[in-house]
Amino acid sequence: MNFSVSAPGKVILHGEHSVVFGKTAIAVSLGLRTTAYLKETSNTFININLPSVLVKESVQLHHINTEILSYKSYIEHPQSIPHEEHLIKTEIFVKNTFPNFDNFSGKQKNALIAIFYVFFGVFGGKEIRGFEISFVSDLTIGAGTGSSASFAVCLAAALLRFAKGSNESIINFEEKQLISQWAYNCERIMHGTPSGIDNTTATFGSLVVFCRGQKPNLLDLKLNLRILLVDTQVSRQTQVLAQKVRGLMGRNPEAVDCVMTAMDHIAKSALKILQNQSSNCEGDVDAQYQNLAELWNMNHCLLASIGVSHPALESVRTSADKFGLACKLTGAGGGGYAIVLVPRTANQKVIDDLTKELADKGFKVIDTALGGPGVQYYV
Ligand SMILES: Nc1ncnc2c1ncn2[C@@H]1O[C@H](COP(=O)(O)OP(=O)(O)O)[C@@H](O)[C@H]1O
Ligand SMILES: C[C@@](O)(CCOP(=O)(O)O)CC(=O)O
Repeated sequence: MNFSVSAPGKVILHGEHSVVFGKTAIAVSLGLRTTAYLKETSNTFININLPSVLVKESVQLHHINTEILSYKSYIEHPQSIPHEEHLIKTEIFVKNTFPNFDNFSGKQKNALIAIFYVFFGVFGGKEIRGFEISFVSDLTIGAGTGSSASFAVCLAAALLRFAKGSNESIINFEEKQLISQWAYNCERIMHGTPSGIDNTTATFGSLVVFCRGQKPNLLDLKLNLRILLVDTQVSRQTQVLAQKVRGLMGRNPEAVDCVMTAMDHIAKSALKILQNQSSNCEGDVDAQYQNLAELWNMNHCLLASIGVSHPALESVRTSADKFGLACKLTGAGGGGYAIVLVPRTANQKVIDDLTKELADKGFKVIDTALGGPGVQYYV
């Protein structure tokens, strides 16, 4: 077998943090993707190549095949896997396999543990053949554009296809659900208690309306949304920011709940506008953009009120505001990315000037469209 599989990153338009507390979130797939390349070999080892986190490792096949027999396969039932037990067992294997494991960075450790977690969960009890797997990504890692979910979706999709020996290029809904569930388990390794919005968007693409504990609503909208994706280059950890908000909620439940409820209203109002724009563009398009812009600005300020902005994000907002454009942080905040809404009628000179100002401040700017396909195989 020799194939590749890719999955998009995402931006959260509305609902970051509030989604953890049961409120509505809207996420949209990005044009930036991760691609996994898997090639079966006749070698007596497996090769893992992760250039984004500077990992290139080989593991002897007989070492893996000895271990794999002590696992049970959960290939079709990732939700039934005894997560903690399976994770601890995988961690012990990974530590014993890579002698320099303790010197690896957190990103390297997480990536390797996730790979073997899915690997043993899918192939458990069955000897495997030699293969090479590499992951290449357009996404910045740890910046809030869902690199971990797009990595996890590619990982799950690649190993499931390898295990089943399938060569279908179309992935049906049930297969996507299975991929998304495996990816969710990986997200638990990376994030602790993820809401599930990232793996759902990376799997299904387009626009996902998400509310914890409910089936995600997958909307195949014809989005015509252009944004500037601004990388502040300030690294942050989702888990740390999520814990910070949890602490604030614990100390001030009534106040923080009101903020979360306001975020919920914003997400629902924005969704109505996007649905209307996608279906028939009824009404005044400029007024709709103005309304979306207000919602973006309000959402950002609410996020700042719960302590997840950053001076770099505020600096992006100051520039966007100077050029009359709305801007919000996306994802966990504390650095990472901001998104600037570009109205359909925007003057290109304004966009160019803003892009230059942001670049002069040391930020990286990508002018991109939102929407686009979820996980896809290529043969
Ligand atoms: N291309 C990749 N190669 C290897 N590991 C990756 C890749 N992309 C993401 N990861 C893993 O995902 C983790 C990033 O998760 P996270 O901090 O949530 O960032 P993001 O917000 O971009 O998803 C990294 O620590 C790393 O283990
Ligand atoms: C803060 C949170 O709502 C979004 C995290 O987004 P990101 O992984 O930083 O893009 C956490 C979550 O939904 O699991």
